[in-house]
Amino acid sequence: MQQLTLTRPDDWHLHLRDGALLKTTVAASAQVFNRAVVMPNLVPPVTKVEMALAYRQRILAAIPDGLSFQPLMALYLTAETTVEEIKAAAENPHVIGFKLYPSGATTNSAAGVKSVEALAPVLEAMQHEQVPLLVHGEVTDHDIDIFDREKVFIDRHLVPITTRFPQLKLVLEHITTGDAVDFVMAANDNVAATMTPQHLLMNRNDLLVGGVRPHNYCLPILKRREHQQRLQQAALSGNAKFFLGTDSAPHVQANKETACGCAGCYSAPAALELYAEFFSQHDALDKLENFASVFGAAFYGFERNQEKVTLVRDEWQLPATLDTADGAIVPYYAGEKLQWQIKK
Ligand SMILES: NC(=O)N[C@@H](CC(=O)O)C(=O)O
Ligand SMILES: [Zn+2]
Ligand SMILES: [Zn+2]
Repeated sequence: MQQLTLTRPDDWHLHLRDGALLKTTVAASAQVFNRAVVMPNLVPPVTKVEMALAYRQRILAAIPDGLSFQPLMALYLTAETTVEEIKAAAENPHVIGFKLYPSGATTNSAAGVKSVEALAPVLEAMQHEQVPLLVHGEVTDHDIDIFDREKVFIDRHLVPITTRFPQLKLVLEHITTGDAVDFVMAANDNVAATMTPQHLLMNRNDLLVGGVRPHNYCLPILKRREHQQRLQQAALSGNAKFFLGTDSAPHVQANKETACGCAGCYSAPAALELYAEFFSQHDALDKLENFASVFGAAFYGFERNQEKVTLVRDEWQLPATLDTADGAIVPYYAGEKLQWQIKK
């Protein structure tokens, strides 16, 4: 196969950041994706509908001429989130759901939740109003090893939440373990998961062997190969509960290549091509369209996009760095070759 035409995809987990960087990040995603779930971990976090609508306007203003792009705003769930805010979110077509960050789990999560149990009234309201809960699924206890944090979060919090609120729509974001695959498959159809390019293409050897690779550092951290293979099998199986969410999360080069580097891979400049690389490596390019363009929309109750995109088999190399208003950013897979590119 030399060419593949598919329904225009959507990105169900994306960090666009804010300010002058939006010009870069919005252009990169709008080039390919029609819709994107925009994560709220700004400083300060996007906790209210009105904040999300103002942020949405800044994103819309950054869309390049001639491109269409629909940001679907996620609100940041905190201990202060009220049932009234859940209702306001439910009524607003631009708000897609609430994002649960355990406090301290990842970039800009200081405002996150310290007690998941205390959220019960809010989760009850979300279930009732049919507002999805998007989850960064890691515990942050110092006594839990970083490689076990996803599994412990599932056992401690997600199993109880999905048992108590079976009608709550829940997306376990950027899954990294076989435990997450098992949890999602065993749960009912209200539970789904997003998968990033880096967790499908890489394992922790790609982070740590032969020198530390800060540009492959993201959270949840890359796991051992056996977990990567469980993720790969889930994506390749064609199970509709597993779909595309890049978790593209830019940090400037200076904040990645430093003594205490930030977590996040900026995959947006080659997002669809990276997933194509994964499916192509497994002789399964026929599975790309459902994963990228069909399953996520169906889970969230959206129509499938009308437009198409075409990938052509034509090797190209990612640049080493990208110039942005905030400074140089090293894209995920910088300097590496990809076999597929988008037909202009
Ligand atoms: N994935 C990451 O490593 N980083 C994300 C936050 C997140 O999604 O956890 C970021 O905003 O930088
Ligand atoms: Zn996260
Ligand atoms: Zn993220």
